[in-house]
Amino acid sequence: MAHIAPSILSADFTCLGKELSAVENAGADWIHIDVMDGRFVPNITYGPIIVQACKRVTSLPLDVHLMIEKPEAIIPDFAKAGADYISVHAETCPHLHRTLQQIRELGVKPGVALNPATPLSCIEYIADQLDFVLIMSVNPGFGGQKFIESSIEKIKALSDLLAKKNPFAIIQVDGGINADTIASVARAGASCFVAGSAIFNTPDYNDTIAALRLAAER
Ligand SMILES: O=C(CO)[C@@H](O)[C@H](O)COP(=O)(O)O
Ligand SMILES: [Fe+2]
Repeated sequence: MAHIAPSILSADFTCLGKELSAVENAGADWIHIDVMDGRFVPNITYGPIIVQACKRVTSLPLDVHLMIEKPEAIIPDFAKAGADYISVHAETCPHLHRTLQQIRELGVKPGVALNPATPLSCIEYIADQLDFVLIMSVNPGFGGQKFIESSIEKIKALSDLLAKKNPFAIIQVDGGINADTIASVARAGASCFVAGSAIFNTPDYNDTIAALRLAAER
């Protein structure tokens, strides 16, 4: 079953509560929250207080994508704020195994995010520690970028790796997901699809989420 995860990066922040209710009523499965620090990525967004605010208005799982240096220092604050899933970038974690354990011990489901240039080999020996792997199909930092085609090959290779090492882990794909790209991403083995601009920049979230789901599941 496909999981559609609208990324609030493209939502209208003057009415975030309404935007969250709208995507929830339109059939979204998770809410994706992009945390950026202006260091690991060239953009700054929001922190635990926004996660806490989202928790008050939606019952959907909150999926926090940490694009920050030294994530271990602030992971407890995101857990306390109500994160259900937390992904950290392999590129920011010299002690990745320890950071994943930290997330799990806080009662949150851990995931690892990989930039387009980062090889799958960096998760080979920690794959059993993961609830999900986030394949970045754009360079992280901004919404509305074009899908990088080589991600398809990477998702297929990840499917093979997880079939051996952790068949229960979810493959999540983030960046440039829309009605044109989602089908090939699903065929490659992904089941969780993050979409920001493709959802929030359209007039009818019901139609858009239904179309994405149909294309992913067909
Ligand atoms: O993590 C990121 C960007 O770094 C994403 O979650 C974006 O928010 C996706 O935006 P679209 O490509 O779907 O517009
Ligand atoms: Fe993201």
